[in-house]
Amino acid sequence: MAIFIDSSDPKEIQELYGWGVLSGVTTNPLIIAREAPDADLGERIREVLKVSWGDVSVELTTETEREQLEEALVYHAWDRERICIKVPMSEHGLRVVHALTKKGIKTNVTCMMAMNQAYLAALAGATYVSIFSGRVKDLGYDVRPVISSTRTILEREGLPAKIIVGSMRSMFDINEALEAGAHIPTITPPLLRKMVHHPRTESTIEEFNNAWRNRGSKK
Ligand SMILES: O=C(CO)[C@@H](O)[C@H](O)[C@H](O)[C@H](O)COP(=O)(O)O
Repeated sequence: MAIFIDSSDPKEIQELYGWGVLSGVTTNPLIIAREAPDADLGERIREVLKVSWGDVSVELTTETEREQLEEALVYHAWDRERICIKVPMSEHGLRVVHALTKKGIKTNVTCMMAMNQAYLAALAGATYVSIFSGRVKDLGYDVRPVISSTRTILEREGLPAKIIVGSMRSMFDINEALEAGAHIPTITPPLLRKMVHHPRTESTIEEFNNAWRNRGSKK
């Protein structure tokens, strides 16, 4: 079990890595465009690498197989151990995953909504298969069977791919993904912060601290 952070913000990543609960980072073009529209991708990811440990997923932005392979090699050179190439699921995307796997380069196949897609990605050699909880639910489907059947088939076939569940929008989504068999929920900074808090925890701590501060005052 592990938790990844779904962000490209070096400041947030450094702060939240300090909790000791994170072991990887996932980004995508939408996240980076929102968080830092003017950033240079290479500089941003190098900053992220400095303040984190574990795999850092960087998604391909080009569209043809040849362009994607070239782009992947550029990202891989930023850190040969830790950069994981995020490949959007497609027919040629599978060829890209297969080619990168043969070179020993880690991949994360992304934008997947169904078990059949995740199974193909795992067979092609993906290190991670990413299922999008919120977007499956937007379509009116239950994401739990997608996650649990993917976990079952990966285990039955002895495929080493790990299931990342992204597109998390609530605490409920996280709990549901973990219970259904996700290896790794990838969580945005605001949602990760919400996991810490509970009103009853906070009122209990306040009660204990008040009792300690006021001890002896009734004598
Ligand atoms: O695919 C992965 C993890 O591998 C994630 O980074 C994924 O791209 C994000 O969770 C996306 O933000 C999902 O889309 P959205 O519904 O949150 O817009």
